[in-house]
Amino acid sequence: QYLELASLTGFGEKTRKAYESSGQVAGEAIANIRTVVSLAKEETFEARYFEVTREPHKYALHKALFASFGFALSQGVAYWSYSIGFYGGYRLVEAGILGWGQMFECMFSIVFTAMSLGHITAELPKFAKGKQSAINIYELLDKDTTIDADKEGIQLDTVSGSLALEKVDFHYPTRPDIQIFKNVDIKVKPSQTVALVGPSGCGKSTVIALLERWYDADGGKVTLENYDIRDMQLHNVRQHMALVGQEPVLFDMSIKENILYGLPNGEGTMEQAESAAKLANIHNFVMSLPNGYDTNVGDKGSQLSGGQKQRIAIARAMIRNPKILLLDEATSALDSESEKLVQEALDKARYGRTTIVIAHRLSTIQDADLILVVKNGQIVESGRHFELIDLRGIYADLCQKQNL
Ligand SMILES: Nc1ncnc2c1ncn2[C@@H]1O[C@H](COP(=O)(O)OP(=O)(O)OP(=O)(O)O)[C@@H](O)[C@H]1O
Repeated sequence: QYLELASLTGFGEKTRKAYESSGQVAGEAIANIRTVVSLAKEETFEARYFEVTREPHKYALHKALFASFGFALSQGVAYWSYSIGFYGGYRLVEAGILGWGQMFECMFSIVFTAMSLGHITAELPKFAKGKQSAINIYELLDKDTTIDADKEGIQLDTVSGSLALEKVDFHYPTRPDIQIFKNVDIKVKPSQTVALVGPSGCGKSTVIALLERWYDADGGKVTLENYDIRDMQLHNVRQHMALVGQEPVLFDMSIKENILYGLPNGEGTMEQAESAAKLANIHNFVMSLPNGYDTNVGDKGSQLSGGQKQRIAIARAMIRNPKILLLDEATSALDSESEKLVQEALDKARYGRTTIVIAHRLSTIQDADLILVVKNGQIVESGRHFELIDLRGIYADLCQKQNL
């Protein structure tokens, strides 16, 4: 049993790691099945899966071999001990030292005690597995994070919507040598619409990640109503913001439930859902469905078009009436017809709110109060559309490329 236990403990960690990578390949292929199929990459993924399962398969074979050897050894030892015991007992009876009754009494006590001990040790491999799992869980629990949702902090019931990045330095924790921002200052006044423009990968979405406090700045600070957001309660910061991204994520439930999900406790009235849907230009479409607001949207909203999903996501974002709206390429995945409907919804939603908008199509941000051009971790141009056109810099160049 000891041999079995020792061999399984080592294998547990190795097999877990190997299964993790094979599970990752399978999960990725299944979650993105349409992309895989449309690229005709089924065989590539199948081959990758076989490649990554080769290791777990090898470990499983070794594990089975060791476990069988351990089992054979323990059983063999047990039966050899019985025969030696019985032989010894028989010799003692023959020599007149013990009676038959005493010999059997003694033998059975030893056999039953050994069997009970065997049962205990049979559970030891499970104990080893449990220990390994507990180590993994505790490693995760012990990971330190400065972004703690349970930490007490300043809570604001209402905000005017003023935001700022003050002398912010930032790099992603997984890429310590790539500096995304160096001493960046961005100031957004209440109800202002600020557009972020710049080449792909310059850090536009990272501004949103810092405002939502998915990451903390390395230097400088991010503020909401002049409070450093690190001193505020995390949920309270996020509660004042609504994010609409490029790929809306809906849940496998009814349209009404999806919209009400935007409220802190997920509960609200039909009227609330309807007025958010009207604001998001989706009410008429929902009413045209046989089951109206009770229509199930399917897994990840698969039964709706991209534009419909996006407008439901906007309704969900708007239902709690946030003061700050973060739009990260919210219309870029849509065709021009859907884009028009979504853009109209966003223009209505922007009214009276501070809005940070990231858009590649510059026609959608021409009327922004402030346009910031981000390049090489810095804000290199800032102003309104016509001011930047007059500057004849990067923004003017980008506009020219888009025939604006
Ligand atoms: N989670 C992450 N971990 C490590 N690096 C990241 C992460 N997210 C983004 N990056 C890197 O940070 C840089 C800025 O990314 P970001 O998404 O902010 O750019 P962007 O300007 O929004 O790009 P795009 O216009 O293509 O969406 C990129 O070089 C990107 O590869």
